Amino acid sequence: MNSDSRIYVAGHRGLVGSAIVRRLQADGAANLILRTHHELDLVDQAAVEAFFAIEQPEYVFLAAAKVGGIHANSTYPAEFIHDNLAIQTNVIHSAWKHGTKKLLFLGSSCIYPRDCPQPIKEEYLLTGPLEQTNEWYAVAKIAGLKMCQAYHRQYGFDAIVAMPTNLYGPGDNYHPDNSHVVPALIRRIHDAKITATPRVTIWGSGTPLREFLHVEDLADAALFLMQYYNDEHPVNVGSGQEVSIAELAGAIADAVNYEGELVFDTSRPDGTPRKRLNIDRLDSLGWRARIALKPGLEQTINAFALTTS
Ligand SMILES: NC(=O)C1=CN([C@@H]2O[C@H](COP(=O)(O)OP(=O)(O)OC[C@H]3O[C@@H](n4cnc5c(N)ncnc54)[C@H](OP(=O)(O)O)[C@@H]3O)[C@@H](O)[C@H]2O)C=CC1
Ligand SMILES: C[C@H]1O[C@H](OP(=O)(O)OP(=O)(O)OC[C@H]2O[C@@H](n3cnc4c(=O)[nH]c(N)nc43)[C@H](O)[C@@H]2O)[C@@H](O)[C@@H](O)C1=O
Repeated sequence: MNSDSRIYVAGHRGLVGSAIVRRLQADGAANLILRTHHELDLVDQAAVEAFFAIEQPEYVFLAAAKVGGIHANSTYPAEFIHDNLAIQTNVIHSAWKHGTKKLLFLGSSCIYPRDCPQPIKEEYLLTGPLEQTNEWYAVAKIAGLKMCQAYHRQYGFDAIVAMPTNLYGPGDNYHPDNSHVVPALIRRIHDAKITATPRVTIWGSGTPLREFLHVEDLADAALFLMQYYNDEHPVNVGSGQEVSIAELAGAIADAVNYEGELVFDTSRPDGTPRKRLNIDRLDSLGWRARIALKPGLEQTINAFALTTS
């Protein structure tokens, strides 16, 4: 892949897609192919087929998906399974059919079994029951991973799979209910600070552990894998930085200088108790995350504050 390569970033306005575009542009990519959801609905098979027949991208970063946090996943199961199966099936098939050289598919740490040994190795996939709050999304993602492996085996299609841990960073989804925990708490605690609200509610018990990776590290890993990795086995992409939700909430409150009370609403689900990734495979390839959680949160909060000021 070089600066003249025809590179399609599906989902380029999202958290991951926008970070990949920023990184490619910083590296001098001069031939990016981008379409908004409105311009190209990836659920529409005929539209996707026509797009690939005309544009014939050489490289595809598949960062388009129906994505949301624990509440969204358990509230809209039909949309999560339908849209993600359709998007990935359409893009992977048409990319192969129209000669794409390489495609990167994004799985997720949340598709591993709920209670597998920690840290989670790639080979633990499909060895146990899924976390119920996002099983529909997980089944769709597992199907996408298997489709990449099948096209690799039968057609020799260079489709690779990255398995990111929980991501955060600029350009995230800050919807009050459907977002992930980091943007949700940044927005809620930031707003509480501005309105001098005395307490902020955190969903669940605060005890679950989560590993967080800054999205610019993920973008770096995505380009690294696109350049150097072409095996059918998925590759975990993590930071090794694990905190409890209570510690995360405290870190965001400190960064925002919020001095009110953090209260835990145990009527809300905790989800998976823990899901830290084993990153030996990626480490052995020579890649490591660089952005530590504290400065990463501060950078993300500053970017959020700028967009709301
Ligand atoms: N965020 C995280 O913590 C993690 C994310 N991932 C994976 O990374 C990938 C990207 O996630 P993330 O960036 O967080 O998600 P976002 O929701 O931020 O971005 C998803 C993008 O896909 C687009 N999109 C959704 N549906 C369609 C459609 N039918 N047609 C065209 N475009 C569509 C959205 O456009 P629009 O908003 O306009 O609908 C949006 O730009 C996903 O595959 C996700 O599973 C993996 C692990 C963790
Ligand atoms: C990223 C990956 O993993 C996702 O699963 P998840 O990690 O459980 O997602 P989450 O970020 O929404 O929650 C993390 C924890 O945080 C707690 N929590 C507290 N307060 C809020 C809060 O206000 N919002 C949210 N969303 N969670 C909160 C929440 O109760 C839970 O214990 C999948 O949905 C799927 O999207 C996927 O790919």
